[in-house]
Amino acid sequence: MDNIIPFLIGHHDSKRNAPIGRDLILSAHSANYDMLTFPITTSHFHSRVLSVLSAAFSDASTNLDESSSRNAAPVAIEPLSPADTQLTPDESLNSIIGTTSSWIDLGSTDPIIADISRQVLRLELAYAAFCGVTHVVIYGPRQNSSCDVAAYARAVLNGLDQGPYMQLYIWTNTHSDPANIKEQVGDLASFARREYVHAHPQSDDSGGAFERWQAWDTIRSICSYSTRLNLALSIAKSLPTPSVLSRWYSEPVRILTLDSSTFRKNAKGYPALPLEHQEYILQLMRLKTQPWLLICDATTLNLPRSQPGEKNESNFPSLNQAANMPSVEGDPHLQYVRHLQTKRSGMNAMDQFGAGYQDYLQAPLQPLTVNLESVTYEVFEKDPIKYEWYERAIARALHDWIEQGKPTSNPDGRVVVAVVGAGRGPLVSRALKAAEDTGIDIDVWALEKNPNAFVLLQRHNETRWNGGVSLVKSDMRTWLGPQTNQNLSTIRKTYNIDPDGAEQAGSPQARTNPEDQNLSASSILMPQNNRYKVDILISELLGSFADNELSPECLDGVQHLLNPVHGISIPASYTAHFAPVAAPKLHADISLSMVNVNPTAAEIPYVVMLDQVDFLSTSTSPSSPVPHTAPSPTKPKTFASLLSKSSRQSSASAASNGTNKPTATPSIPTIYTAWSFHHPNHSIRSPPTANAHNARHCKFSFPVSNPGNCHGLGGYFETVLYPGVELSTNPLTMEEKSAGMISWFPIFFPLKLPIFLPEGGVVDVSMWRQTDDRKVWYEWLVEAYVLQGSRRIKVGSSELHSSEKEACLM
Ligand SMILES: C[S@@+](CC[C@H](N)C(=O)[O-])C[C@H]1O[C@@H](n2cnc3c(N)ncnc32)[C@H](O)[C@@H]1O
Repeated sequence: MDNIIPFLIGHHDSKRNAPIGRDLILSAHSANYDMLTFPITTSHFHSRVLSVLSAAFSDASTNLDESSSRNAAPVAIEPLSPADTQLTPDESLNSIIGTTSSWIDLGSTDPIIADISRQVLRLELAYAAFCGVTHVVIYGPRQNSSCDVAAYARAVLNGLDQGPYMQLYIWTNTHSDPANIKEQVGDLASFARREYVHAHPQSDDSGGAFERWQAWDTIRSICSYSTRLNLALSIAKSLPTPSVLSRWYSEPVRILTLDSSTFRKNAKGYPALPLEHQEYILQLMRLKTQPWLLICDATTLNLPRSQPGEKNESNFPSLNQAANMPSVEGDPHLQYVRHLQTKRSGMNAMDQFGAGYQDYLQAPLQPLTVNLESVTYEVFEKDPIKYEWYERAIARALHDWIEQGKPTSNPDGRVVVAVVGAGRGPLVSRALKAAEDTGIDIDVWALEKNPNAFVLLQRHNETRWNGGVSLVKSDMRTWLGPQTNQNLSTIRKTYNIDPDGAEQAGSPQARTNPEDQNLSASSILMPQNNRYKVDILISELLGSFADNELSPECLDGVQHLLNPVHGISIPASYTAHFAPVAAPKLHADISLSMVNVNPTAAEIPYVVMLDQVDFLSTSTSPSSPVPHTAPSPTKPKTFASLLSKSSRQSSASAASNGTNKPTATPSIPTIYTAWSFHHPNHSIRSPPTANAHNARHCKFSFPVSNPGNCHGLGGYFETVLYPGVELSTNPLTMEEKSAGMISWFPIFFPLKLPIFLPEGGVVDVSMWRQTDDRKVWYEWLVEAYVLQGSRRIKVGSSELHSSEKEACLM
């Protein structure tokens, strides 16, 4: 069942002059609004500030000299008086969002204007906090090249101190557009003295389409990613490019504002939104913290007409008042937005599975050193795809084994199948099912080191598998292999082989002559203590970055039990993939809270359902990746999943992996393959005495077309279970290879400090898989460059991050 939260919609009137109080709030509620905005101060206050300003500017005795006025407040605004504000501490304030004055200019380059603006902001926020207003919208920095965004941000930082429980919302447009600039009477900006305007020219609007985002980035960086600093994002008539929308998606958008001018008239003359606006809004409304919506300047709220002498202190209107309330049918804009919420699509398997887990950082599992609980296995087993694909891979391997006439390791002719790390046994059931479906006899072994899971395996063997499975409680690396009570040399050896069939080229032990097969069997099998080899070794030891749960180390330790000529490992191989990402929420979670508990929190890879994340290296068409060193990058076979905007399934799966692309021409993320592992690995001695062969290193250059902050790396994996049967969490291939798979969330390698990536530059990412033969850990480094012709100029670098202190023990 979908758990759909209704939209919470507020009323904003930039010229609101009705008195705040129960009547206004009742009026908003009866008009079907959930909340409303209210200016913290009155027009009286505005007039008072303007008079103080004009008096100062006209009074020659006031020292307004820049050098002295920079640090002082030569023009003082007196504290608020009752005429300056209508707010009074009251329960009804729960339903209001305070708004600070739109006529101040915190980023003014005129020091007097900036200083007065700061004073106004401080007075307003302090009084709102005193009254108990917990949500306050602050108008964003001015959209002009002379705006001093750093000064604006500094004022907001002070503002955060005014109310420790207050959430602030910076109200900004998605992109710079002259159409979004509104003139207003008494704007302090218009009083800025000429000599100061353009005194600090900005670098030619360098943010381009990202200019508004860059201003926001400056503000929240100066405010140290405060979790009390949010965005009120205005959705204007013209939407910016998909890459700009995608960037805003990754930010803490808690309020969406829709001006009446954003609506167009539909065929019947009612206000409606264009399709792309609808899609973007619906995308944002699926965020874990669903934003509130504000409908701006669409209608004026009518107050109930009280009868003379009528007074009602209760929370409900009197009958008379109710009769005079504006009709709920009232605002067609509101009706439209309420209707929009019915257009939300339902949740797919991944949405349902991951609900509540979006951007929630979890320590990766370490099933090798920690014994998993039943409930964890239960979660794995809910995957509708993974086990199905394993069954398919096992069936194909069995089929091929017989078809290719390979001798079996059990001399009785059954193909020896071992599930190592069997957990509660789902892969054992799948192996039995594959054998039944292909009609091939198998000798099944299930090995598990978790003693608790082993109890269940024993129970399943009795109740589900008719005692047909041989169970072993052991670490796979110390297992001696399948064993029989019978003397191997007395067993009549039969082989699933067509005597006339061709043998595999290059298999010296494979013979067509049954006698030869007996010989080869004994030479391959080397039976000791009646032990024999495994033909098909099945495991699922993969983590979100493929090898991070030490699958290579475990399989290396057991592969000596595999039939050395024909033995098959399912999976046959796996690869790790990664991309630099902007993830401000994850950065804030780690740097503001998790490091307080664990000082190494910023150097640990996390498993996380990436949602509010933006890929920093993208292109609109499949680009040729630029590997820095040898390993080959991912070559996606299809981009259908990323290009399909109509498929609910694809957008949801993409969302879970941080690939939300809100509009028609999505950007395709650049995701490179870090490294790969193959099993069995014939180049090692098994069991190995050292682990150096499982160390890896790679370095890639990712082109960056838009400015952004890199907060870390998103990591994924792909695996070939058996040729033609693959699983993938890589956003570029997941739809094609294993659509609907839910078992693995991506991994996130954080950076302690964000690295700013200028547009048109490149970011080099180096990664290492390190080992000292006792443990395995990762290291990562990010370096940013701008390009000048063929020269690369370094503009930023992270320190070398290492998870050695939280390494995985082998
Ligand atoms: C990710 S779980 C998979 C369980 C099950 N095969 C499934 O697909 O639901 C990995 C299992 O391997 C087991 N395991 C990990 N390393 C092992 C080792 N070295 N020897 C034996 N079992 C191991 C863990 O205890 C765990 O039960």
